[in-house]
Parts: sequence; structure tokens; C-alpha cells
Amino acid sequence: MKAIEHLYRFLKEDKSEKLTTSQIAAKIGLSRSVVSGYLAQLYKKQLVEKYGTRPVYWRIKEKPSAFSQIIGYNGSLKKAISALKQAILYPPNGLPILITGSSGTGKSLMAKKTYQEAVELGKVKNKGKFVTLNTADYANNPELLSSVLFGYKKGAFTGAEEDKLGLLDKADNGYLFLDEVHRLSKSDQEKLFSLFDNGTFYPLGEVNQPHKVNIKLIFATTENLDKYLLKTFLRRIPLHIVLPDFIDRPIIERIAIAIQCFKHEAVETQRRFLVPDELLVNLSSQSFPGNIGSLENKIKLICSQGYTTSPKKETIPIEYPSSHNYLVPIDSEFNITELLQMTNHLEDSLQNLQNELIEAISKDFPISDCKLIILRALRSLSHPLSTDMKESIGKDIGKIIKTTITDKYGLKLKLTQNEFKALIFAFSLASIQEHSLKHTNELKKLLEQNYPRSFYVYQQLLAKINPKVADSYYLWFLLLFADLIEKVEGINYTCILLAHGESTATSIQKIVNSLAGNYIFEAFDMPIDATVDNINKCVKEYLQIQKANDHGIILLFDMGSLNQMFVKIKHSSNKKLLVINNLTTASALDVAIRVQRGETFKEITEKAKNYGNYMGVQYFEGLSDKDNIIVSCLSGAGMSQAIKDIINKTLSTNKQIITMDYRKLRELIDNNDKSFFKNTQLIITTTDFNINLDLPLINIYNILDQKGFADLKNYLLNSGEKSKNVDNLLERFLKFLTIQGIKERLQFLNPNTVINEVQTVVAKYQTYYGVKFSGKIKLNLYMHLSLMIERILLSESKEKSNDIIFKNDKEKEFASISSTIFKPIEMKYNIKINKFEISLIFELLEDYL
Ligand SMILES: Nc1ncnc2c1ncn2[C@@H]1O[C@H](COP(=O)(O)OP(=O)(O)OP(=O)(O)O)[C@@H](O)[C@H]1O
Repeated sequence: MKAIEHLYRFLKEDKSEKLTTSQIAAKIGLSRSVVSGYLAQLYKKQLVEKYGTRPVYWRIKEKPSAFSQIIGYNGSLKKAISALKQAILYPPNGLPILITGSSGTGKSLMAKKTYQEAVELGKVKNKGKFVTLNTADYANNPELLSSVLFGYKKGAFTGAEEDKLGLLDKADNGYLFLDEVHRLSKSDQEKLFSLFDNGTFYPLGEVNQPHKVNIKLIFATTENLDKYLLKTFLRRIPLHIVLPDFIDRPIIERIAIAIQCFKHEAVETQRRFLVPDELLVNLSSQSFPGNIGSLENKIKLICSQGYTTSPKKETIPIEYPSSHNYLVPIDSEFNITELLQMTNHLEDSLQNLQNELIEAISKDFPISDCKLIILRALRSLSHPLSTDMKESIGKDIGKIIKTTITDKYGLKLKLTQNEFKALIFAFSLASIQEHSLKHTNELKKLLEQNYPRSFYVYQQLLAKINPKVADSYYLWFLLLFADLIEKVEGINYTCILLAHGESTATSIQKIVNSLAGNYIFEAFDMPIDATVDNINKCVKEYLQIQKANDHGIILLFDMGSLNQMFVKIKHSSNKKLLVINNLTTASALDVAIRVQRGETFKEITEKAKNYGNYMGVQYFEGLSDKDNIIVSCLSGAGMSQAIKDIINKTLSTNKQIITMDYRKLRELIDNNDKSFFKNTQLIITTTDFNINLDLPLINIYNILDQKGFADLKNYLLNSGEKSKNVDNLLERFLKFLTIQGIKERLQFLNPNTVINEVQTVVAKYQTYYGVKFSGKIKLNLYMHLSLMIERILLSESKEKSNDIIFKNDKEKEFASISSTIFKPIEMKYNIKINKFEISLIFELLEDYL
């Protein structure tokens, strides 16, 4: 099979549905650029489609499905629909299906759509029909049910005056839907066995000549299966689908269903209904015993009341007892498809937005660009549904923003009317979101690291909104704060007010922050009997959240011993600290003005002497009094610590290895001179950045290149390190980076074990060919081989080998030596590395052999 066909088949078989070019490349073991070329070819031939921006996702382009009009197609019913599609396609004749679920959950609809889909897919031959039998209609007459289903021969019973075909004959070549199947008698269930087994059945009174038909069967019931259906009957139905109750579906689907019901009434009556948004939300929040069926009836009743009141009017307002409603106009033209698209793609769109934001913030895009990204995403989500909740939710949000952000933290929003509307829409989306998006923590972390003070205020706002899923609100942070961030983050000190009494501290805070027009102070009202420990706990928690702010802490308070307070807080933080035992509006305002002016800590401390008692400050003397190497990785403390451990384990150096938060390092570099780093010999990071301080910096990823490695080696050799240790260090770094790379992608192989095996393989290739691969090639090989072993183990690499022929001597030699090199792995895992895989490895190495 050609590689492009292999790629297409992979996409077809892949279940994840969301794959970027790089992910596809990694999964099938080809380079990104090759895969990108193949995808472009398939796209041109309209065999694949892409969606999303940055990143773009790829999937197989499918024909429009009969299921696509069902609400929940891409949501809560996605799995069920995908199973039904598989049942339709299963050779040779599809599979029998059982659909269960409470009354009115859509069992009949699903059965009918299954038939329509089978027709679309060409799986129904000779004009086969969809025949329904509701066994409940024959509840009191099982004999009649039997005769209707199986048909009968003349004379089979009294009154059987001629041969009669049953529904099983009528459904030949098509589908038979047996609703309420639990009412089928045990003997009728048994009679169906031969139909399942070989497509035959006997009409009543027939003993010699069975009828042979080609029928696909769908059964549905609301009842407990084990109680009514024979085990031997159930065993013959391989696919069992359970439909969720209305109330268990996502709210966005429930609203869409309610709108669909109103549209149905609009079509029936040829009227236009004006439906209050709150009524839609209210109807969608109820649990109905008859599920969608009951909702339909309820909405029919509501519309008929409206219709009776004004039968002549073309537009009928629906009454609802609430003052600030937005009316959603629903007529026969209402675009349900658009609504469906929105409900189907809402999560994808939000996920894409989140990915874009993470990328934009990581790459330091201007904040205004981030805001634009958000506004653009909201615009593309805009829909009649979007307006429905705006007004009512909007009023509440406006109030909460005023009491927290403006009154308490002195921050006035500068949003235009359009932006405010977008914000309200965004918050209404967040309020109905029921699950967090993937990787929300990454976005949260980035926001917190980059904009710690604004982030803190936003969290205070969220605490007031008290959302069910707070995570969904982080997408909208920059929309609210874009124009405030510079100002809020421009405050370099962490300033706290502490006072006894119910509202002493917070009322001073309100006055001072709003006069300053900025968030300068956080305030804590303490009970009269609060101990120093209570107070300290509260301050400590706050300082932890504010950790990125390194310039110093200023605390104004009115209680307890000054000295005790200073010592306690000093224990929680090693930053510069000024404690002022004199909290008045005037002293707080004076501090606020100086902080805003950007006065130095020293200047503010000098002035504080005039307020009364104050405590001295403590300065950093420098980073460390020992020779040191700083390790600081953008991706977090875990990675820095791991690198530190590797260095300590490998090198004989007695230098101190200091791991440091990446932002903190950048800040320290920006805010200090060379003397602060006087004992720092080297900085190891995972990104490149410019330092003016003349400190040597090595990006660990550059070590993979010859030059980067030579730089590090020179540095370490010059500082007295042994050459062997330096080589070892590279090998260990490589191993570490590989494990980082494959950890997420291996499903069941242990990365720490498999890495040792692939290291041996690569070493053998090097020895045999007498070459030394660069770090980068090795890393690539380690990753590729680890993933390959797992792929073969999972039998995902079968039968790709047939077309591979090793043409020239170089290839033949490579294939032969590879089979020797891989022998131990093949024996250990009981696998066979086939020709296809060998040819891929050859492609990777060809130029270096
Ligand atoms: N996912 C859906 N999207 C839109 N409408 C739906 C959906 N599921 C069901 N409906 C509508 O809900 C109503 C009830 O569905 P249906 O009759 O298929 O349910 P049922 O489970 O077969 O009910 P019962 O058990 O009472 O026979 C129908 O009008 C159907 O069109």
C-alpha cells in the first residue's frame, strides 16, 4: 500500500476525530512535511476536510448523514449514532439492534433514521421498506399479534379463510421496527430465532415451507430487559443502545429541542411565535416523565393558548410572567440547521478558541490581538439563541461587575457597548456550559502567570457569580481585562490592609482603591478575637496567590504586636516586607499614591516613619553565595527538577544547582544587575532569550545539535568536568527528552523500559555502520522506535508490508542487518517488525548511512 493510502486508511479508522498534521505524522510515523503534502492532495480530491484554525484539524469527508438533523448528532447521541452506523454497515446484512430508553426519548426516531441512513448508504436493496409494529397495540390479543407479525396459512385458525402475509414478509429487503418489544410473547420470541439465525420463519399453520426473507430488525423498549425478554433472544441482538432522558442531555441540546418544538407548531399553524427567552430556559430545565414527547405536548398547549387568544394575528406573543424577557421569534423559516450547527460545534469552537488563546498568550501576542481573537470567536457563534438570555443575564452580570471589580478594586470597565454585549453573551455561554474544556488548566496557568493581579480580581468576580463550572469562564478573562491589564499589572507591590471589625479594612480599601482608580489594596476584616496565627494564615494564602509579584509587600494593620506580625509574615515570604502599625484612610491613601507613582521600596519606607510605628525592610543580598548553575524551564518546575537531578547524578561538579520558576528568572534578570548573579556560572533553559547581563545561557534543546553540544561540552570541560561525564550527560538528556515526548502517547508500554531497548538498537546501528548520529537524529529515532514497538504490539501495523520491495544493495543490507538488530526486541515482545516498518526506519536514516 502506498504511504498516502496508508494515511487515508489511518484517518478512516482513527476514532479520535481531532487530529492535527503533526499528530497524524507522529501516529503513522512519517515526517510532518510529507504528511502535509499528502493531506493537501487528499483535500484537493475532496477525500478529507479540515476545520478549526490554529491548529487545523483533519478528518475524513463524509456524505451528509440522515442522522445529521437529529439534535445531539455531534453531542450526547454521537456514540449511539456511530454504533448504529456500524450496525448498518456490518457485513453481509447489518446487525439486529435494540434501542432502550424512557418513553419519548427518541427510540422510534432513531429507528426510522437508521433505515434512512441505510438507504442513503445503498444498504437497502429492491426498494425494501421500513415497517413498524407496535406490539402494545395488541396488548390484549397476543394471537392477533402473532398472526400480524408472521402471517398465516388458510385454515391455521378459525376465521383464517385464506393465506395472509405477515409484516415479516412485507419488510423483506428492508427494516422491521418492533416497538415495545417486551410485549412479544416468549413463544413469539422463540419463533424469531430462525429469523436471526438463517433468515427464515414459519407463518402460523405452516410446517413445511419456511419463508426466507432478508430483514434487518430493530427492537425498542422502555422496560427492564431481563424481566420480559428471553436470554436466548437478547443474546441474538449484538447492539444495544440506550438513549438518555431529556434532563440528562446537555442544556444547549435541550434548548435546541424546545426551539424545534416551537418551530413544529409554527409550521403547523403557519404563525410566528414570539417566545420569551426565560420560558425556553425554564422548559429546558424541567424533567418530564414522557421526555421530549411530553415537552412537545406542553409546547403545543402553550402555542394553542396563544393562538386562541389572537387567532387572526400572524405573530403571536407567548405570555410569560417575567419583566425583562427577550423574545425569540420562531416561525416556519427558523433556521434549525444553523442552530444545530451551533449546538453541534459549540464545544469544538470553544476548544479551538482556547487553543488559539493559549498559543497567542504563550507567544506574547499583544493583548488587543487576544481580545480580537475572542470577539471574532463570539461573533462566529452569534445566533438568535445567543440573544435569548442576554438581557436577563446581562443585568445580573453588570451588577456583580460593579460591586466587585469597580467598587472594591477601583477598576472601571472601558468596554464599548458592543464589547459589553459580547461579554454578556460569553458569560451566558459559560453559564450553560456543563463540562470543562480540555487543557483549561494550561490556559488558567498562563493567565495566572502573566497577569497575576488581574487574574486574582477575576477570581473574586467568579466567586460572586458562583458558577457550576468555573473553568469555562477563563476563556473570557482577556475580554473583560484587556484594557485594564497594563494598569493593574503595573502595580509592583503587594499591599494589604488588615483591621478589626466587620468592615473597617474593606471600607478603607473601597475608598482608597476607587480614589486611585486601581487595585492597590486587598483588605481583610478580622474578628476582634483573631489571633496572630489566624491573621497570618489569611495573609499567607493571599501572598501565595500573589507570588509572582516580587518587589515587596506592604502591610498596614491596626492590631497585635508589630514585631510578632513581622516575624510571622517573614516566615511565609522571603520578599522585602514593610509592616506599618497604623491603618487609617490617610495612611493607606498615601501609600497608594506612592505605590502608583512607582516610588522605590526605600522611599515608601522612609515616608512611612511619619505615620507612626513601622518595621524595617529586608533586601535580597544576591541569588546565592555559592558558585551555581540555574535551571529554569518554561514548561514548569517538574522539568527543571528532573534536569537538576540528571546533572547532579552525572557530573562531578560541586556547584549548587538552583531550579527557578521561568518568569521569576526573567524578572530577576530584568530587575537586577550582574552583581546579583555574581556566582552564577551558567543558565540552562528550554527556550532562547536574550540576556544583557553577560551570563552564559544554554537551551537544552540546542544540545541536540552538534554546535550546541560543543558549546556545553567546552564550558563543562573548561570548568574541570571529565569528557566521559559530559557524553553521559548528553545521553541522559536525550533519554529524558524522549521519555517526555513519548510518555503521553504510549498507551501501555512503560516509557522508562522501552527507551532502554531503543537506545540499544540505535547504538547497534551506530556500531555497525561506524557512524555517530547527532542528538536530534537520535531523539527522533528513539521516539519513532518506541512508538513503533507499541504500534506493532497493538497489531496496528499489520499487512502494510506486502508492497514493500527493497530495491538496491544498500536497502537490502539495511533490511538484513535490521532484522538481526531487532531480534531481541521481537523475541521479548513476541512481535515481528515488518518490511513496512523497516522501510520507514530506512527513510529516517538513509542520508546518514
Ligand atoms: N434527538 C432528537 N432531536 C430532535 N427531536 C427528537 C429527538 N429525539 C426525539 N425527538 C422527538 O421527540 C418525540 C418523541 O420521540 P420518539 O417517539 O422517537 O420517542 P420514543 O422513545 O420512541 O417514545 P415512546 O417510548 O413513547 O414510543 C418525537 O417527536 C421525536 O421527533
